[in-house]
Amino acid sequence: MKSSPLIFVALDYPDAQSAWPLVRQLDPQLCGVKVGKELFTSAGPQFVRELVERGFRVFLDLKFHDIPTTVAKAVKAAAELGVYMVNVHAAGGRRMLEAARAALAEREQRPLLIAVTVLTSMTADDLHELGLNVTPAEQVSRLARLTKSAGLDGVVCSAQEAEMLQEQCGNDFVLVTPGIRPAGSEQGDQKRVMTPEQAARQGIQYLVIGRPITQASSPAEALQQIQASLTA
Ligand SMILES: O=C(O)c1cc(=O)[nH]c(=O)n1[C@@H]1O[C@H](COP(=O)(O)O)[C@@H](O)[C@H]1O
Repeated sequence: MKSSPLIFVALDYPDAQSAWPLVRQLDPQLCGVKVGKELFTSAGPQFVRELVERGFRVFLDLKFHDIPTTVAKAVKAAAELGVYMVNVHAAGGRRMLEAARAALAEREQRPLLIAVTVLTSMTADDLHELGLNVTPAEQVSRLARLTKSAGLDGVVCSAQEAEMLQEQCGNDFVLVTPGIRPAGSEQGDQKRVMTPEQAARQGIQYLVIGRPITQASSPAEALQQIQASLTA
């Protein structure tokens, strides 16, 4: 039987004050937390340090995408915060990915280094508009193979692409999947979605879930329900 994935709760709140009520109800042994662009821009590295001090596995989701030197330094700064996982955009290309990997190489304890393939909010039409005449799955596959050959730990993709990537990149390659939507919940801007139960059956290591938890009337209960559904 495949082991249950770890859920990273996306703390997509405007500031630390709004995030704390949920964080205080979470058990760091039972879930991770994701700090993205909105919260990091307002609450900064100190908030991340506090989460790490409380024992949380923190996914610092800043999706670095820049010239190799800049991304390498940004990834190193993230590692110094003690985060569990950090991400970059695979579209930054091989040299950028390798520079990010090299920046962590000497560290005894380093975060998982993950590359975003095709955002889960994107469709084939979005890719075509960018001049990419491929399906999201084809582009995810291409970027995941690049990421693996550059020595990174894994990718962010949609759960819909998990089976394909496990075949192409092996089961040790880490898959992180946002776009998770419990049956009946609002899809919002996500396009390539899957329910948590289906995603768990794929053997994905990490699920990222935001609004279905944070917008629920009781976020902590919503998380518990999802977790219970994964082991049912
Ligand atoms: O890297 C990410 O975390 C990410 C990549 C991606 O392709 N799609 C995606 O939704 N995310 C993040 O995952 C979270 C999903 O949140 P919800 O759509 O509210 O569940 C957001 O914080 C996004 O920034």
